[in-house]
Amino acid sequence: MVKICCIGAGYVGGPTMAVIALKCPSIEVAVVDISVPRITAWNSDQLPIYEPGLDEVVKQCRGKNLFFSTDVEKHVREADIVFVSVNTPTKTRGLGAGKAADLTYWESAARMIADVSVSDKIVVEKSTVPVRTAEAIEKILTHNSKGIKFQILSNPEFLAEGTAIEDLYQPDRVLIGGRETPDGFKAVKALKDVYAHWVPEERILTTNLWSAELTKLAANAFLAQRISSVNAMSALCEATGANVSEVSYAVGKDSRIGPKFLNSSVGFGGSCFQKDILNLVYICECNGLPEVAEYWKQVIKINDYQKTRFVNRIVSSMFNTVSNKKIAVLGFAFKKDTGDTRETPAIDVCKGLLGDKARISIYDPQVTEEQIQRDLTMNKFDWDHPLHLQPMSPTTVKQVSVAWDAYAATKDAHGICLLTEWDEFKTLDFERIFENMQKPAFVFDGRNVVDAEKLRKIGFIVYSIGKPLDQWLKDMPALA
Ligand SMILES: NC(=O)C1=CN([C@@H]2O[C@H](COP(=O)(O)OP(=O)(O)OC[C@H]3O[C@@H](n4cnc5c(N)ncnc54)[C@H](O)[C@@H]3O)[C@@H](O)[C@H]2O)C=CC1
Ligand SMILES: O=C(O)[C@H]1O[C@H](OP(=O)(O)OP(=O)(O)OC[C@H]2O[C@@H](n3ccc(=O)[nH]c3=O)[C@H](O)[C@@H]2O)[C@H](O)[C@@H](O)[C@@H]1O
Repeated sequence: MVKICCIGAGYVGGPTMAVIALKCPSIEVAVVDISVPRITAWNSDQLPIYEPGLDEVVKQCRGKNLFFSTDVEKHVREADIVFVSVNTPTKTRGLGAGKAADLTYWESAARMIADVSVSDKIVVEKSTVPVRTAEAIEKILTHNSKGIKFQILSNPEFLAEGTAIEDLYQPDRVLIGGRETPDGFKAVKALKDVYAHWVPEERILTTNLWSAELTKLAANAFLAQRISSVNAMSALCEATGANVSEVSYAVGKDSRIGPKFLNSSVGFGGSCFQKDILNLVYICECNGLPEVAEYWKQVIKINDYQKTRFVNRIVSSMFNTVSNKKIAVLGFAFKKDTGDTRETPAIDVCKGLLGDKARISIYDPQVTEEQIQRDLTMNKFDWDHPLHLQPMSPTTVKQVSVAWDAYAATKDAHGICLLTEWDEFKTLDFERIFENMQKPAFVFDGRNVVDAEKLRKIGFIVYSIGKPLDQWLKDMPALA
């Protein structure tokens, strides 16, 4: 029986290994992690991450051919294929701070693999890493290996949170990069055989190692670039009376452009887009390509601009101050169908409002109060380290409260910010909400989820990203 071990039981390692176990009953899969609470949760009824469809997959396989364990060394030693899906955060200090990927966790995993191995292994880069990381990993493994042979493969993950199970069942592509040597080809084939249990052959692409590593960074940069492009247009739409939804729909009808990933928003969030683009920028700079670095930096600049613009719009329309006003924030996760808050635009928007002394009441169906308080007190990039290494958050932000539902959050509020596109926000009883709010009552829709015309009829002043502005908003222009 082939044995797979995955180091890192996070948003990628957990779902990916669960699907491999489900689709390959003949393979034994162990997911290991240094975080005891995470592994305990994976072995309980309350999984550590919320992902539609994940519970069923885990329930079907756990204890049969899917195991979650903190005994990292044992499972690595026994495995034929070791996936490494550990954190690769942005460096916070030293060379490349604020841009370069911090490979501390990857390096320590590689050293441990070399230490404990007693048989040849295929080591798979699942984490997103800088291009040519495999070369460094190879050096660590071979210098410490006592004659054991390792083949390194790059198999970057393309799943998106909220649709992870669907993405894993039917991936647009599975990319495997390996050394172009007989042993390298053999290793690529072994991994291809795993995916071939359920992925059609034409969707499994094989390349050299560097192409696979760079493709991952390129794909995320292209995706984020589309969002920044449409968000840049949203500002121009507001200035000119055009409607960003109409513009992006019509632009997307061009089959060369396509309709996906053109939703204007308060900004993209999530653990990867910003981190991976910063990493790409750093690699370009290190390779003497400042113009290319500058080009990609703009994607992040526009994303920051979009968040600032949103906050400024709120403050300026509410008579240029939100001091001591209650603002209800509906949605804190970085997108719907996940409880993940890493780099969520809600953090920057809330911090911006707090900077102007607002009182904030937050409701999100999947994010806990503890998480929200942590996010609002943590330093930039600290969130992306393993849980036990993250700073504790002894302080709480007093002006922030967390509500059980949207009605409680909006009671007596002066304004509402919609920051995540949860389906339940589309069917809220806005007449009831309006009655219980201070007047004039404002809605700032950062995701274009509400029917603005309907809300205006109720009496709200509505701001929707990239849409023609209410007279009220035109009279109170926001300075970006
Ligand atoms: N979250 C996502 O949707 C995607 C993430 N990625 C990439 O995958 C990688 C992992 O991301 P996530 O799963 O989101 O991170 P995560 O933070 O959810 O999980 C990483 C896990 O690795 C564990 N870990 C760290 N060092 C370890 C070690 N030495 N031994 C054992 N366990 C260790 C941590 O405790 C943590 O539970 C990152 O490189 C990320 O860029 C790629 C595609 C999608
Ligand atoms: O490397 C990664 O981590 C992953 O990053 C993204 O996945 P994810 O961040 O989970 O979610 P997305 O659906 O890409 O959304 C990212 C952010 O962009 C925003 N977004 C997305 C699409 C859009 O049209 N507009 C928009 O503002 C979302 O609301 C969210 O805040 C990619 O889609 C995955 O392919 C990739 O594997």
